[in-house]
Amino acid sequence: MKRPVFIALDFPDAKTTRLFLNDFLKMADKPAIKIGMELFFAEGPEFVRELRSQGFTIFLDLKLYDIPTTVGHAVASIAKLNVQYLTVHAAGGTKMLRQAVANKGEEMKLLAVTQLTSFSEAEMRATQLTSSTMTENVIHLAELAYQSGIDGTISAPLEAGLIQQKTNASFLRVTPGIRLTGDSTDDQMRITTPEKARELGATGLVVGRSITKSNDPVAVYQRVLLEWSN
Ligand SMILES: O=c1ccn([C@@H]2O[C@H](COP(=O)(O)O)[C@@H](O)[C@H]2O)c(=O)[nH]1
Repeated sequence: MKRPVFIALDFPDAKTTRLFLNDFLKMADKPAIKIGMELFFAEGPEFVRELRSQGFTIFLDLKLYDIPTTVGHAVASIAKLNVQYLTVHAAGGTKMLRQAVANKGEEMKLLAVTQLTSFSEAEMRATQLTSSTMTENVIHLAELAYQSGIDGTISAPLEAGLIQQKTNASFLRVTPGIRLTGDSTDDQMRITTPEKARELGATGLVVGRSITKSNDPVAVYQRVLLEWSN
C-alpha cells in the first residue's frame, strides 16, 4: 500500500467496529485501518488478530512513550501481532526511539508522533514551556526520529513538506487532522482537506470522524480517496 488512507476506528468495542466494517469487507481493495487506544484497551490483541486475519492493513496507534527498555519490550510484543504500522512519541528521545527500532522486526514500520494535531501553537507553548514555533518543534522532533532510524512521522499536513526537505523522500509523512470542506473540526486544531494534504507533501492520511460519523461511510471514504489521488 503506497499512499495509504487509514480509517481511524475510534469505537468503544468490537461489536460496533464489526458493524461499521461490514460494508468495507465487501470491497475488493479493503481500506487500511487504524486502531487507537480506545478500541485496543477495550478489546486487546485478540481483536487485532481477528482484523488482520480478514486482510486489513493495520496501523496500531498506541503512541508509546516510556523509558527505553519498557518501550523496546512493548514494541517486541506488538511486532508479534504482525501489524504494519505502530506509533511511538518522538519526544521519548533518541535512546527510546533507537530501542523501539531495534525491537520492531522486519515488517512493521514505526511512525513517530511529533506534535499532536489537536495542539494549537499557543497550547503547545504553554504545555511544553517553549518559545519555539510549532514548525520548529515539529521539524526538530522529525529530525530526531529520522536520525534514530524511525520510518516516518505523524504530523499535521502543514508540516509535511518541510519534514520531507529535512529528511528524505522515502521518510513517511502520515497526517491526521484531515477534514472534508464543511466538516466540523471537533478537537483538531491543525487541519486541511485530503487534497491540500497531498499538495503539502503527505504520504498517508488518517481520517476518522469525517468517515465514521457520516451517514454513508463508504461514499465518504471513496470521496477522500478521490481527493487524495487526483
Ligand atoms: O497528532 C495526532 C496523532 C494521532 N491522531 C489520531 O488520528 C485520528 C484522527 O481522528 P479524526 O476523527 O479524523 O479527528 C484519531 O484516532 C487520533 O487519535 C490525531 O488526530 N493527531
